[in-house]
Amino acid sequence: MSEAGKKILLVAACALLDQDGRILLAQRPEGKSLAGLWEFPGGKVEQGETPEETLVRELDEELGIKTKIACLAPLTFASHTYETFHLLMPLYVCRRYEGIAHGREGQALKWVKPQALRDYPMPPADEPLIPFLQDLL
Ligand SMILES: Nc1nc2c([nH]c(=O)n2[C@@H]2O[C@H](COP(=O)(O)OP(=O)(O)OP(=O)(O)O)[C@@H](O)[C@H]2O)c(=O)[nH]1
Repeated sequence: MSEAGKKILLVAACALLDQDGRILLAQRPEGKSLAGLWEFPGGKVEQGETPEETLVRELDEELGIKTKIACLAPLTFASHTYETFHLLMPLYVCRRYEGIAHGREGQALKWVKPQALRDYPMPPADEPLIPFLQDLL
């Protein structure tokens, strides 16, 4: 068991990039934990899935974006203790995909320049990821 007996939750997240080097953020809807905060698309890695498979599935379900495992490049990861679990979240970068992102679950979306990421309040786990994206882009 991890710190204070908290379970480790594995979540895969993706920085989807457009041709201008902007990153897609999605706003967590009302009623969910951390509502109103801006996050990277992705979700929990389900039993029997690899993180890459999770992302290919989630990008389609959440955004209507089709991509392939080969188009997901690992960048860094978040490791953060929340009140009820410890989040371990690999962050991938995806530049090659088909389709135009739209919030299929009613969530607001925003394409954001790397230097403007700090203007969008994100979950605490995400804060340390920002410099990696700013350095990359
Ligand atoms: N997709 C995503 N999840 C994140 C990010 N940062 C972060 O702390 N998380 C956390 O990772 C978990 C992702 O769960 P999810 O997206 O599959 O599920 P959910 O919101 O329906 O779950 P929940 O309502 O039970 O929290 C949430 O607890 C969320 O707060 C991020 O940038 N992207």
